[in-house]
Amino acid sequence: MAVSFTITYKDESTGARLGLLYTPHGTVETPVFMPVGTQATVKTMTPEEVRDIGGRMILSNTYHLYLRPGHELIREAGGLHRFMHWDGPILTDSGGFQVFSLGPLRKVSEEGVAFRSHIDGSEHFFSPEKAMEVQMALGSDIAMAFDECAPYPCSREYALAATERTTRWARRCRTAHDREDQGLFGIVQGGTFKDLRERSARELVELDFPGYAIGGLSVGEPKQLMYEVLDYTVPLLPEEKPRYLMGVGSPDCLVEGVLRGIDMFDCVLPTRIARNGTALTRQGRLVVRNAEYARDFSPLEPDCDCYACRNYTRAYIRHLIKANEILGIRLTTIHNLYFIMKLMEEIRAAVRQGRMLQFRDDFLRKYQGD
Ligand SMILES: CC(C)(C)OC(=O)NCc1c[nH]c2nc(N)[nH]c(=O)c12
Repeated sequence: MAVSFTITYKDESTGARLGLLYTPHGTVETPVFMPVGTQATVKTMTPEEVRDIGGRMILSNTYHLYLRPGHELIREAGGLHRFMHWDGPILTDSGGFQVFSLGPLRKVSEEGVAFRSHIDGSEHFFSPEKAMEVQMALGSDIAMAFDECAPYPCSREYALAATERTTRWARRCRTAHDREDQGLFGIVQGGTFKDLRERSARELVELDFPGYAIGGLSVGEPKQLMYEVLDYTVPLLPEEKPRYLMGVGSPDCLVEGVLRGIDMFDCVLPTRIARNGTALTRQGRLVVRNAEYARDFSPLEPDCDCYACRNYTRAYIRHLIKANEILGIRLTTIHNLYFIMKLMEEIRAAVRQGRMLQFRDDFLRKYQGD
């Protein structure tokens, strides 16, 4: 088995659990947050810096790496781990979501998706088989099935068609995928329709994947609706296999997701908002580029012990951001990723000590933001 999972602790009062995810490039404690490295880099961070802030497993994107620099080039480089100098586990998303978020630039058929590159407008075609070929060339530890992520909101008809196609494509991925040292996860779709989520989960569980993602959430629906979908979808998945909530999420969603039995998360939030000078703190977001911080000589977050908070002030980081100095983005990125990794560490400790509900209440009382 390329990828396997062991539950090490189950919270009896919530769906939360602790686990160990075994991959060819190492073992990861779950619940785990994966920093996003879309184009084979966690933006502005060296792999050593990602590890220093607590990153152990990262996500990269099939769609982007296929378009540039190309999966064949990365295969020639010895695979994605060697190409980007990251020796920990890597999960690659299949591109399913990316080609659907290209909007008018794409045309869907049963065979796959024809789309134009967002880089140079060139025409391309992605099928489940192509998505497998690319991910096998990249050599990630976990590959994702090629799915159709329905937008929100969408009609039941649209969600039904997308969910049925997602299952047919999942079968084709299962057939096409034959790299022994790479796990393939199925992706449950179904929009916000309970019966479609049940059907998608049942059909994918029959295909016996080593892990299951819940896709099509955090696509603009209210958070309460996302939690409701999780409440009835997570129990449909095999308890002994990892559950990955794609594209999630903000600190409050991470806490709520763990409570509902999610083991893996990824989100661009901490790295993306860093690039426009917004820092995550326990009280919510702090827009350090705002004038109010011009003479604030305290750290981004007073009791944070990340490299940025130990050595720099809000005033200095604000100055760098305003002056378009690259170090400004690097420091906010270091802090934001550290904040999320520290939160995951505290969540795992709270689960272990059976006080996850108290942790949720305490954290959300202070955290005014998303
Ligand atoms: C809008 C954001 C990206 C925050 O969330 C989602 O879209 N959430 C859904 C999502 C994220 N990544 C995926 N990959 C794949 N294959 N399929 C998906 O449904 C998704």
